[in-house]
Amino acid sequence: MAQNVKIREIVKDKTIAEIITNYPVVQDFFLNYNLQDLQKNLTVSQALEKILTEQLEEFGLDVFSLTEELVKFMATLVNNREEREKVQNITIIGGRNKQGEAENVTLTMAVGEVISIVGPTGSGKSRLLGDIECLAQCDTPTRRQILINDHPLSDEERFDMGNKMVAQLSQNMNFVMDLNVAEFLAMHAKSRLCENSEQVIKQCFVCANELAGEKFTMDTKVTQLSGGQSRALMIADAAYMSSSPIVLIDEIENAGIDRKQAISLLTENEKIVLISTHDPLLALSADKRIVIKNGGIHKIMETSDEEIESLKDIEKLDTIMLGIRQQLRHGERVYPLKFVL
Ligand SMILES: Nc1ncnc2c1ncn2[C@@H]1O[C@H](COP(=O)(O)OP(=O)(O)OP(=O)(O)O)[C@@H](O)[C@H]1O
Repeated sequence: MAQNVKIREIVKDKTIAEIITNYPVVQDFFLNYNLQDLQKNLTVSQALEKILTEQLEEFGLDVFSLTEELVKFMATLVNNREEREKVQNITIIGGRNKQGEAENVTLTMAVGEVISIVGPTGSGKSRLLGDIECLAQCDTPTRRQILINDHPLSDEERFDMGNKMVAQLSQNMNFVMDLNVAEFLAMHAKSRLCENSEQVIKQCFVCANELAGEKFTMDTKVTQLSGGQSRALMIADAAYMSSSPIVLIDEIENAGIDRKQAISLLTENEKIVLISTHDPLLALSADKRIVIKNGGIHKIMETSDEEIESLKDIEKLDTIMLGIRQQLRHGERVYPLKFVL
């Protein structure tokens, strides 16, 4: 209620331009009522005084009721943005594997943690990500249950589209809209009510370009981005724009992007990151790894000090492999490995 009083004051005192700067979707509110031409340097009531009463009557409204509608609209936005309890941790309560045997595990992951999911092809890694994405409540084939901050979730919380807890970056991302990168980021910034949207858009763009091998521009159409570039853009988007505290990544290794930088970017931005992977570098860069076998969580392993030590050598091998990939890509000959090692 205190929130509504604050919003009523904003609507009363601020100019429309000021309101739109802080709440860009308010433009859509006015557009819905054909009021996109209101004078933006006036307050809402001053601007509404200047229009014909018939223009509002068309929608069964007068100045007072339209102002109330605007207050209600903004209150819903702000409540969605601010009221959600901050996610501190997520817990997987084991269900059953493909044979119906109990998993007997409970795993809690905290903000800033990276967990990799490993296992043979077809073992059920994506299924586990799917269970987390839908915040399963014993109602998927695995019968797992996901808790947030130690609590199960109501259907309303699970399916709240405006306030998604989980962002999933899947293996095959296809953009369906023919926007350019600038328009795409602006649309996301607007729908997610980002403050300082111009700055965030720029940050996302610069970061996505750092992550991607091949550079792209703000004018590049999103449908023309390569797999790696799209993945880089979505990772930057998840880190800087999305309010979803949990990020799921299904196989990042083939995307040709800077994997280590991508992961640290997400953890710096207070996310819980789960990555399904066949890549040793990624698997061992995580704090823990979940080993999946036959559709069930078979083991949970902490990355040991020895493994962390081995990472340096694995990184060297990875750089060699990257070099060979680049040679192939650029039509060069690959020389015998004895010259590289
Ligand atoms: N516990 C389970 N109970 C029933 N079905 C399961 C279970 N776990 C996984 N499955 C099913 O097994 C199939 C393969 O699982 P999934 O696609 O998750 O494998 P994956 O490890 O991600 O494979 P890849 O490495 O090839 O991407 C899917 O149809 C999935 O729904």
